[in-house]
Amino acid sequence: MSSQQESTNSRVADATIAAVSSGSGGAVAVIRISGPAAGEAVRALTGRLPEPRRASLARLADPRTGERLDEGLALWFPGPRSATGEDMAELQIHGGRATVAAVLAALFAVPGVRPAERGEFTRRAFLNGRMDLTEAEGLADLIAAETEGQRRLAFAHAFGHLGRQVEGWRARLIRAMALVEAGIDFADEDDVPAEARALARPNVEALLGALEAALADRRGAMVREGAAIAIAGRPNAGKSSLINALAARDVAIVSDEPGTTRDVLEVALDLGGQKVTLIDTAGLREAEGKVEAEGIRRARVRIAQADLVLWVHDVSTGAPPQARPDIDAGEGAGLWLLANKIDAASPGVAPEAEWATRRFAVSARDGLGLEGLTEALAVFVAERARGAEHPALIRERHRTSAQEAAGHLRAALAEWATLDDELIAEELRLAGRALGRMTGSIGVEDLLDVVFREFCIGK
Ligand SMILES: Nc1nc2c(ncn2[C@@H]2O[C@H](COP(=O)(O)OP(=O)(O)OP(=O)(O)O)[C@@H](O)[C@H]2O)c(=O)[nH]1
Ligand SMILES: [K+]
Ligand SMILES: [Mg+2]
Repeated sequence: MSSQQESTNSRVADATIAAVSSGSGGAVAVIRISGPAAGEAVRALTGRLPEPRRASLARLADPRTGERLDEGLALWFPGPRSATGEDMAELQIHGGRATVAAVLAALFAVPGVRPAERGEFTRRAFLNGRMDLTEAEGLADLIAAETEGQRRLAFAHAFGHLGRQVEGWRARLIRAMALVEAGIDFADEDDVPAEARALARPNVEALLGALEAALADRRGAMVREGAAIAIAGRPNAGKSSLINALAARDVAIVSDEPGTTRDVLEVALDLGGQKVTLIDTAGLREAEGKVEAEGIRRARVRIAQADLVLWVHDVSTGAPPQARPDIDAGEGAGLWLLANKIDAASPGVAPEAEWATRRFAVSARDGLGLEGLTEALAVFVAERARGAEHPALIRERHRTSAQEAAGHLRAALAEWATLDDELIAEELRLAGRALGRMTGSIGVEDLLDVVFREFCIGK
């Protein structure tokens, strides 16, 4: 077969994969093909192979019957200079479902071509060294991004922000390791080991500091997952009424019966380009039964994890807001007082409360004051998110690796003066492995299914 000479790069896979890469329902569909038979497949359907990296007009026919299927554009990207690192082709055809199905069926009839699995194009790009694992994850996030904040963060990751940071950390570690290992090599010369090790220490300390700072920075994770805003208060304060009003739909059951809400309810909103998750919780009091007690326990858990707690207080009862509410808001979380039901109270202002970082007077039922509240929430979240595009450990996977690496560095530093060079070097090596897992440059076979499962087919 003549295409064999042109098939350049198939280090990873014998199979050639094909799938629709454009979203469904468009006027134009893009079919991607990757693998050693990509060139042969294009030739089989269009009769020729276009010039590399140039769009050219193509008449598509079914190679089995000669029947004309469509007219479109064909692009040919010989490996390894392609998105996957393999021979790749793209067919841009009419987007009708029957046309797409017929072209795909014709492609799958070409020997060696089969349907792509979820994320398989990106997986091949990773395995061929075209991107690291954090970039692949960024790409998945970019495809899924719903708010402007998520888009910006995902973009930074997809183009190597975190990957470069991690490589910088590893480079620093390798320098430290080289120094310590120099000590091992010269172990019979008394002063060399001690000196080499002393030189390595500031590197290790600086790296540990950088890892700890990155772990403490939750902005990126907040932008990706959405800032958590918990609505808390006594039963009947109007929490569920508030979440319904802010979400502009009936998320939660409202009733005059105290203890209505038991489960934690969540609704995602886009506030000024940032994703937020509003969380309605059970009213806090001495529970009257097992179910309510469990609801209150869950409420407290979510309140403790929130970036901001809105404490809803019913001002229509005339009772002043208690001293600081008996909740454990998380460290650094905001705690705002919402004086609710001002429609039924006079004067309609929020009472003093020294524990509240901000105070608002609202009526969840009539919508009074909600516009100002929404604006303030958007500003709060935007301020919290500022700078989040900087290299950030946005996934639990990143945090686990960084924590593991930091643990080994701490272990080494704790006994820097007394441990054998070999043992210090071993701790540094383990720290390097943990960092390597973050970008996928070290032993990640077990991780790949988890990472690439997130993708759709065609990516
Ligand atoms: N007048 C007035 N009534 C309100 C307002 N907000 C809520 N209510 C009423 O207060 C009662 C309790 O409202 P909910 O929203 O169910 O209160 P909750 O805090 O979720 O209550 P639990 O889930 O039981 O803790 C209902 O009868 C609401 O109609 C308001 O702004 N003004
Ligand atoms: K209620
Ligand atoms: Mg409720």
